[in-house]
Amino acid sequence: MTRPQHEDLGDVEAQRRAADAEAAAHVHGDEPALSGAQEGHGPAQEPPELTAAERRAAEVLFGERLPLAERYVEHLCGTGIEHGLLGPREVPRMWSRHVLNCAVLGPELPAGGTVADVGSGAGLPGIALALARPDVGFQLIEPMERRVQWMDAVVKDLGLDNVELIRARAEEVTDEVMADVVTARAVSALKKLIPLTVPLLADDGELLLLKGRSVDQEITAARKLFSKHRLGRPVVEQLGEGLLEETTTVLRCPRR
Ligand SMILES: C[S@@+](CC[C@H](N)C(=O)[O-])C[C@H]1O[C@@H](n2cnc3c(N)ncnc32)[C@H](O)[C@@H]1O
Repeated sequence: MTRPQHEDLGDVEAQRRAADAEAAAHVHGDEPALSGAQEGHGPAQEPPELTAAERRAAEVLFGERLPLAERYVEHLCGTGIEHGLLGPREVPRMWSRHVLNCAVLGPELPAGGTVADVGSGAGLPGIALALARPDVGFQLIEPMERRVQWMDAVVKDLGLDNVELIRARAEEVTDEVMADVVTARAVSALKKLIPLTVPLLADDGELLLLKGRSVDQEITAARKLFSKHRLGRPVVEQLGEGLLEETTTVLRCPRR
């Protein structure tokens, strides 16, 4: 289901470019940016072959839904690149850096719970997690129309009935979204991300934010916001050790 919040998103494109640039730096430090905004559109490409190690991880994380995850990667490398949702340089690392790196959050989600993913972009981590955890309901919140349209087509093609797409900024849906877990990847630094995500969290909910190498500096810069927003002590975890080539840094923070 797609719910348009409004037709005119005004300066969202400019904001997205700024958020993309800032966010990419926060996810992968000084490594290449994630989005098409920095790298440009490119022709559709064939998905990369899974290495043996990636296949083992994908089997653990997606189980019998691995063929659907493979189809998602086809979409990402095909129309995802064509439409500039991710840059062409991401294709060789689509599994390792993007899909597996996000899906590793799957086992952390509460059984039968709800997740709001803020700034899903091309469905990362929202669609990857919805594939890994069919028992969990996902609301993917994304203001950019073309990104929502792309995700809508992909969600329909994959037959994901546990995903609702919401075309809006997170701050516009605080009255209608209340999730057990709020996720976000590459949306902005913690100082801006906390006020965006906490209002979507249930009283006993938890933030699970995918972060990069600068997470400790971000925590320091945002230290006053944890008590202001009734959050507990933030904990930084590395997920996927022994499973993924590159572990995923997650900032976990419960509501108190
Ligand atoms: C760098 S992209 C990251 C996309 C995806 N999460 C990923 O990791 O590939 C940042 C995304 O956040 C979205 N965004 C920016 N501000 C937002 C807000 N206030 N609420 C919801 N989404 C927002 C942008 O439209 C964009 O799709």
